[in-house]
Amino acid sequence: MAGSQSNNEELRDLPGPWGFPIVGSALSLIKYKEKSLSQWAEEDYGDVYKVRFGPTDTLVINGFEAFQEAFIEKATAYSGRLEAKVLKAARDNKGLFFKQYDDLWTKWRKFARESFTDIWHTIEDGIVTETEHLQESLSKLEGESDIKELVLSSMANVVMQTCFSRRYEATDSALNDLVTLVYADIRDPKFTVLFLVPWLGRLPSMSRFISNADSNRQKIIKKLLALADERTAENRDTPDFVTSFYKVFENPTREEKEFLAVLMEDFVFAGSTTTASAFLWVVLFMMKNPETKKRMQQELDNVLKGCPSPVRGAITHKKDELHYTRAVIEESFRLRPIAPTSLFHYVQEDTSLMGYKVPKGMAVMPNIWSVHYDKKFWAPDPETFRAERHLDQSGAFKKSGHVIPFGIGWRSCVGQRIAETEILADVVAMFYKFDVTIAASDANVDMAGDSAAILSPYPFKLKFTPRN
Ligand code: HEM
Repeated sequence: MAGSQSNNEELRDLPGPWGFPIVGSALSLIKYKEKSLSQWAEEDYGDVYKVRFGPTDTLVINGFEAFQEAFIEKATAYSGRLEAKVLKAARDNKGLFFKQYDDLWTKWRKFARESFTDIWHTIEDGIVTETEHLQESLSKLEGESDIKELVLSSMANVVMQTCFSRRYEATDSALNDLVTLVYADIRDPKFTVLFLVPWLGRLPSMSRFISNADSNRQKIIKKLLALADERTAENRDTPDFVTSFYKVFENPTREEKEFLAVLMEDFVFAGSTTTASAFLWVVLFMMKNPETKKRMQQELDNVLKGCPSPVRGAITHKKDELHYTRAVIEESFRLRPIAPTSLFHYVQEDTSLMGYKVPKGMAVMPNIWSVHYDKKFWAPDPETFRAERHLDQSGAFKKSGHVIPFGIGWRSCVGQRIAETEILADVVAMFYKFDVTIAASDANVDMAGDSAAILSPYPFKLKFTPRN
């Protein structure tokens, strides 16, 4: 078994850096922590070590082998989520994102996965509609424009289509207000601080922040349940997440309805800024690699020529022919995973990893970045954008299994298929229809990106010229 210790082998204590009292190593990890953590693995401690964030001992997991052992082979031990007062306020242990691992999590995760499969046609139609709206908006732009807000509202509308079969016009601020409210607490640095150093919640300003998170959750639940009620009052037969819910829970309790609302809040949270940033990274890499862009556009022309809807063709029956385009997206996912250290997990029982003792109760930080930049696997040029590394000798797209922006194992992303389909659709909508160029003033935009909760590109402007 890769990386596991034999029964007779003595388990070792975890190595790790010394940390300051109270803050631990948090100060060295404020920006681009994924890079520092990968460097510590490579140069100092090996793939598995512990770091102190505040009073919490966190197990940092680096490299493909350690990921496999923890999240696949020992999934029961490593699939928990942390418990914290601020999380209780923000989610009340409902939804999936921050939900403790228990029977309710299993039940609702199964429901979400099965429902996405059942309503896949609605989701696909929603993606096509939103992508075509985005394309139309791009064609109306004059001069050079930052398209971030347009992309973000397109992605958020896909979530609205998935949940309620409805969309919002760009002029309607309701969608933007909802996304802003959903992100309000988690974007605030106090959220992470309270997550890792819970006793700070006794300070008056922190205690106010927790009460505010609680009242924001209630506001969000109210808004989403009102939308669900509007949806059920309509006499339409498009299946969506709300209709799936009422099929399974015929007479839902108040608690079950709240669970549904928090789950949909998770989808808004996990399915808007994430996909928008991942797509913008693909666009930016194309601006930096004009030869790759040209080759991708040639493939799109060859494969999609004559399709009544190139976007629909690309995400349905033509997808398997778009080898180079998918390799481009895969390479962009590899170089800029938007959640480079994933989400914290939690160790649920005394266990081990790569021969080290791992006690119950540790926080776990899965360092996806370390897998994507592993010098052994991606030699000789892990830092270089090279789509060809995801093609086999015949030029067919091949998955290496070592590009894991959605995580792996039981807690991996439930929206992966939606996200991958949206990004492919948007790449087609943009590069099949337009010649895209970056504003001269942004040609040297810093490719490191903005290292906050989500790794996003710094702002840049584009110019769109219709292709013949
Ligand atoms: C490019 C886009 C996306 C990326 C890179 C991404 C990545 C991730 C990652 C890394 C995790 C945590 C995995 C772990 O804890 O091990 C996650 C969890 C999750 N994602 Fe995504 N995600 C994306 C889009 C979406 C979308 C579109 C949705 C839904 C509409 C979604 C819903 C969720 C949910 C509900 C979870 C929590 C799963 C659980 O804890 O059981 N994500 N995602």
